[in-house]
Amino acid sequence: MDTHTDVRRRRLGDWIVGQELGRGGMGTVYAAVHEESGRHRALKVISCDAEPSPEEAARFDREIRIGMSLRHPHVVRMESSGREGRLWYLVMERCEAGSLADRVRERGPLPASRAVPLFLGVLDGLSYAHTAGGAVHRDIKPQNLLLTAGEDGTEVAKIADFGLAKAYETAGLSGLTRTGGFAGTAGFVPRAQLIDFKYAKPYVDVWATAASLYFTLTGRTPRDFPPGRDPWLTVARASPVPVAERGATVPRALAAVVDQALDDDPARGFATADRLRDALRDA
Ligand SMILES: Nc1ncnc2c1ncn2[C@@H]1O[C@H](COP(=O)(O)OP(=O)(O)OP(=O)(O)O)[C@@H](O)[C@H]1O
Repeated sequence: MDTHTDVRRRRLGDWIVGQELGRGGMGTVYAAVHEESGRHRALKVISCDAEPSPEEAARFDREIRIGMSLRHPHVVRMESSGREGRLWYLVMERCEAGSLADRVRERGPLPASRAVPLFLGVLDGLSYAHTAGGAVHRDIKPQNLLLTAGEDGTEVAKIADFGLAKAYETAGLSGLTRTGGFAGTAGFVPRAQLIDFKYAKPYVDVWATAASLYFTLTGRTPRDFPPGRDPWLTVARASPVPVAERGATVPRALAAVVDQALDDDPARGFATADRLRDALRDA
């Protein structure tokens, strides 16, 4: 069944569903307007091919509540969630300028002068979520870093989908199908997380943020993924390529920080978002 056409024909709760903003591994994101108040938001509609059991639904709701409790200028605000039969939706702040992945794909890599300020903000949001919120994201990647106008009008990046990776896993939804496969994710997974998928220390998010910065500066993932080879084998065996070898002009001190953050040994990388943020600021 095509969730896309199904959603376009209907409202979801109090929301009038508009244009598609993008598709990810678990579903599709639409622009939406609240019927009564007229407020604009993004609706993430998750594809489920069977109606979840009450237990599954309760587990999922419990996990996403953690994401909903987060309030920070660099974390995409998750407002509420709803369900109509087998259609689940999450109501989020809408980020007008789309994802960092789309930006790099459309306009090419960003210079360090533009990328670093964006990532200082992301690391602020990450530090807040790790410390105040006690939440590890586990799926940071350029597709989950969304661009929008900040409080002073300059463009900022915000982290989307906090709590969702855990919610998918904990709920164990039997009817949940990954529509887009894992393509594009392996490039942002640290080896420590591959070896133990329950390894959920802040380092995992810090590594993935550094990999997203690497992608933003170079248009490439830190590891090369040879076609035809299992990408997870590549994560297990191949080391990240030093950023200076990618041909982009990255200042030497910044390159050293990015390479250190991408060390496969958690003991040599950056254990916390604050430490990487301070090192980037000093580079
Ligand atoms: N809050 C939002 N505001 C504006 N656009 C959004 C928003 N959330 C997502 N999008 C757009 O929709 C695309 C798909 O989002 P989605 O979160 O489903 O993708 P994903 O992170 O790749 O998927 P997944 O994490 O499920 O594998 C994003 O890359 C972005 O372009």
